[in-house]
Amino acid sequence: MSQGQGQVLASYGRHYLVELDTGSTLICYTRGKRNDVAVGDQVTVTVSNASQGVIEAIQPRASLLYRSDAFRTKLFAANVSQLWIVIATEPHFSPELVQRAILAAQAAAIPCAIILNKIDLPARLRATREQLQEQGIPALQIPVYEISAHDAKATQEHLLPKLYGQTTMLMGQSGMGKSSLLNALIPDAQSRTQAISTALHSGRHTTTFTQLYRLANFRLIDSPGFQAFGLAHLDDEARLAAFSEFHAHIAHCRFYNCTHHDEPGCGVRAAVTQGEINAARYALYRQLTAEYQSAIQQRQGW
Ligand SMILES: Nc1nc2c(ncn2[C@@H]2O[C@H](COP(=O)(O)OP(=O)(O)OP(=O)(O)O)[C@@H](O)[C@H]2O)c(=O)[nH]1
Ligand SMILES: [Zn+2]
Repeated sequence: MSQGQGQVLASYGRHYLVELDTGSTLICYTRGKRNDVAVGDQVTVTVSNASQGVIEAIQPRASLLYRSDAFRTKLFAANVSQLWIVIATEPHFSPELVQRAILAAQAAAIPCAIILNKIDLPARLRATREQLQEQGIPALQIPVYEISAHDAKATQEHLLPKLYGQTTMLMGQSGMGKSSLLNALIPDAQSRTQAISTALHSGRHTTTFTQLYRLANFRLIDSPGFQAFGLAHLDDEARLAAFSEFHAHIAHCRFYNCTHHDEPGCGVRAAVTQGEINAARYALYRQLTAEYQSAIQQRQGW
């Protein structure tokens, strides 16, 4: 048995598909109950035979993107260098899910961008742009790239240069056109997915697992759609750090330990009133504080 280094390309249950630096791929398992391996992880593997191995160690991660509720943490991916959140002119997207994804990225120090798809359907283009404004997203210095994934050539010209040298994670609700975008950027994506699906014995042909595509100039991680995006891991400090637009206003809070909820003389609330901080973002800040406190109580069995 020999050891090798590789990267986790996909996970399904407790099976991991690892591509070794030599180019071969192995189905790997972990020892014991270990389940903290994420797609994108660089790992040390003991090669059991030509097709199987055991993950022995995870190399230090440059970043880790995850969500959590009171009891569970769900790893999205490791070593992501940018997050692309895919939305569309139609159907409607959830602004709250988008905001939560942005916060998860900010908490993990990962830059993000919005991909606004289906601009060939112009009926709702203006309304969608306005919605992003209302959510304060351009003011956060988050770029919005407008595309039509059905126009593969234009999409490639616009987006490929932004992928080079990066490990990009695509996230988006069902129906936004994430699969179409993936196919525009990686023309053989479907056959790659099929191969991985077969290797993992998942028995399914749809994208139900997170998957990393390694290309010559970039890496792309596709994740399944999701309904909920808990951020129970954001404690008071991490939550405040993620709402970076609050920082300049905190100096104006009367109390040094202001939580920016109901204290008098709060600089953050004053900025919300004056329209300098986006009201939707501030409402989410309050909601996440409540969710964090509720998660603590749930864990204590209250
Ligand atoms: N008009 C238009 N339709 C698009 C575009 N991109 C995707 N669609 C359509 O939107 C629908 C959803 O696209 P998918 O690529 O399957 O979207 P998805 O986000 O992967 O959705 P799920 O497969 O449900 O997770 C399909 O009917 C696509 O043909 C686009 O640029 N323009
Ligand atoms: Zn305050």
